[in-house]
Amino acid sequence: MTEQLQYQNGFHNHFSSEALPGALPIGQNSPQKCAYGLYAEQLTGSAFTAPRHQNFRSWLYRIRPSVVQSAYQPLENNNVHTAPLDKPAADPNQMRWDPVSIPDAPTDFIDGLFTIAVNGDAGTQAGVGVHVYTFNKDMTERFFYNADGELLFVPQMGAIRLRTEFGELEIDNGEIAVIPRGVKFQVRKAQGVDAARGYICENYGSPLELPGLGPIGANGLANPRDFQSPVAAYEDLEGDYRLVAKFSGRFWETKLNHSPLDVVAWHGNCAPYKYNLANFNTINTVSFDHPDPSIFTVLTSPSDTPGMANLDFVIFPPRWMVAENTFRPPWFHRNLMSEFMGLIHGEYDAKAEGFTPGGASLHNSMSPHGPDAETFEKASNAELKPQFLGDTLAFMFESRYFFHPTPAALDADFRQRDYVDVWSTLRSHFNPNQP
Ligand SMILES: O=C(O)Cc1cc(O)ccc1O
Ligand SMILES: [Fe+2]
Repeated sequence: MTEQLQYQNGFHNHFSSEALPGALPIGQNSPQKCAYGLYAEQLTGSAFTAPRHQNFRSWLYRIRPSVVQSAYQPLENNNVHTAPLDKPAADPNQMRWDPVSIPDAPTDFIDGLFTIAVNGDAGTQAGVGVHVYTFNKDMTERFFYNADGELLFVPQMGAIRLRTEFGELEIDNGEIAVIPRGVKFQVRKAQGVDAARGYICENYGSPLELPGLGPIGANGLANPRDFQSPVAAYEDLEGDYRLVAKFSGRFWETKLNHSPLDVVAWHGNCAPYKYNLANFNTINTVSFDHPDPSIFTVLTSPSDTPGMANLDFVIFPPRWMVAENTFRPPWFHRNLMSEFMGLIHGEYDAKAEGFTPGGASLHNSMSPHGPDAETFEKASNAELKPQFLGDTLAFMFESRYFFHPTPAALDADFRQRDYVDVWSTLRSHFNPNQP
């Protein structure tokens, strides 16, 4: 990394940023004439009338307004799916995948997207799409925006640079970023990176927010001050560019005669942000038993039913394990909520083998899962001294809606068809004469 990017700190703060002095109007949003001959344009991330704490909008001061574009044409993309279009059946089988391989041919971020599972309905703004991305080519002449939802990036391999209308962010393994619905951007490899891979959760529902802390108090888990939004940065480029839109599950493309990253100044609370998961203040038991993983929630997208998230983004970070007289890894369980998991680095404490960084697992509602046989055996007999679980960072996209794996994910050669066998050797230890 050569140049150090600057950020503004805070979660959903009302930020102000200008790349040229005086570009941002003072005291109003839409002056008769904007400084430097800029156009004012508002981008909303919520309905105008959303309650104040869920009301998101930003004002962009740009060289050309976004309306300067030609007609959209459909763009073929067979690897990306959105519910309910093409929605395949959900099934109760536990599923697991190896990491998807990096393509040999030059592939950019858009072409390297591959949907694993979808749920809900983008058109009614409920549910999520779960994708993996792999790419080895920078986006240069094309740009992207997603009308179907905000995009949560979870890089697993290779730092990436997100060049957005609001400025630039860089994220590496162990960091995440969120790009709000509609924001135009490009994805490139960070300097020195040959290829990148990671996970994306496309959130059709209400924008991700910090979870309430309840009795934890005013501090803890992901603290607002550790979230970072970019500072304004613009390019004034004319040429043959294309803007790809994901709209209602399909891809569309329009021609642009300029780069849309031409925002000289902006202010507002609807903006991309990044977060380093190492800043997560992990709270866990210091007595006995394993708390429910909701204690590890980083961000949540609530649904209309209190307590039942459209999406919870949960991590399993490095931590001390000190629980006494306790089976310490995740217990066996059947949950109402459906769980997609990925591994960012290291090992996950419930799985001795087979769940590797870049891989994924899916346990739908009520599908039983938990420690594999080897983990169960080891953890049942382990000496319970304090143990630091250092090299581990797994995450879960948890949703109230059943996940529907795509046909391509079901048929993929990297799907582990024998996954269910990780539990097949668990045998009965029952002895009615031995309490
Ligand atoms: O399935 C998993 O590994 C995630 C998970 C972890 C845990 O500690 C408790 C419940 C749960 O779903
Ligand atoms: Fe689980």
